[in-house]
Amino acid sequence: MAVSGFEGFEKRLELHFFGDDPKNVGLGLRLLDFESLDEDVLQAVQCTVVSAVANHYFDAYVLSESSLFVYPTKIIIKTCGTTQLLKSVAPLLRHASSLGLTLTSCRYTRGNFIFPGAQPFPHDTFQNEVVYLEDSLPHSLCYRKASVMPSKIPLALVARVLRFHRSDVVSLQRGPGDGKSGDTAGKEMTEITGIGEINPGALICDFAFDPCGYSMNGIDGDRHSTIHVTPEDGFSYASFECVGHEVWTRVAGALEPLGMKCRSCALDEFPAAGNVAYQTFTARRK
Ligand SMILES: C[S@@+](CC[C@H](N)C(=O)[O-])C[C@H]1O[C@@H](n2cnc3c(N)ncnc32)[C@H](O)[C@@H]1O
Repeated sequence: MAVSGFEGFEKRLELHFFGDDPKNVGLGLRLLDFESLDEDVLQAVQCTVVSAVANHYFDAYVLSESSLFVYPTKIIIKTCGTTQLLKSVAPLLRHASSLGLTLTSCRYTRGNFIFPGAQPFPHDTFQNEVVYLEDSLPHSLCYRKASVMPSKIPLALVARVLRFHRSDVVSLQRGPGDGKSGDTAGKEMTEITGIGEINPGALICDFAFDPCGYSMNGIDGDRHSTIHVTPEDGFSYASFECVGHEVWTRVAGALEPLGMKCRSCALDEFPAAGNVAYQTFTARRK
């Protein structure tokens, strides 16, 4: 058995659909009932919902291992640890089909695992992930690409994503037996860290794990943002993802004064889907 800590680096899956009649899609994937989502999709992945929030445009769930966003024709699911994210593809496609929705694109990405030996099939090797994903997708998806990016991030994604590692991530530890709920402790951390000020217009759903670990989703109109922190010494990890250039610039700009330096930047292009920008920040060498 591999000696490992918690794998903070998320696997990320993004699925896009269109309806038989796009004008009538309406709530689309949001019509998927919670029981189906929980029992068919999240159980296959091996995670659960710990908190949720929604607005006119989409539903956002904080998961025991990261986040899930359900838009009418798009699903984004990020999971970390030893979750089996690719096992969600088949049940998601089945449910989407029952709602009259057809898959138009699928993007799966992940970074290099800190503890690769701890990952179960199909995440045990990059090759197995590619084959498993290929087998789960309909043959009608004609353009396929699996690539290793120069920054050593094996697959690429479309979204503005920032990931930063540091050995001394601000300790988001809870006091032993503090008696607070995960929601209450999460709210306090959102305030103490200033995360709530990144986008004051966003509605935030946050959760603090016991004894440590922090997750939040922000929803602002049709745009999501999400932050996850694994503060344990030796395998600390934090990630930030948002849609929209303004918020991204503000957060990236706040990292250098904190002692973080941008170590790598990678760009990948997806025909008909846009560009992916990746920046990796690590603690500045002393
Ligand atoms: C906040 S979650 C999400 C991690 C995320 N992907 C990241 O970027 O760091 C992981 C953190 O919560 C802690 N944790 C505590 N209880 C947990 C649970 N039941 N499931 C998952 N993580 C838990 C882990 O030890 C870790 O510090």
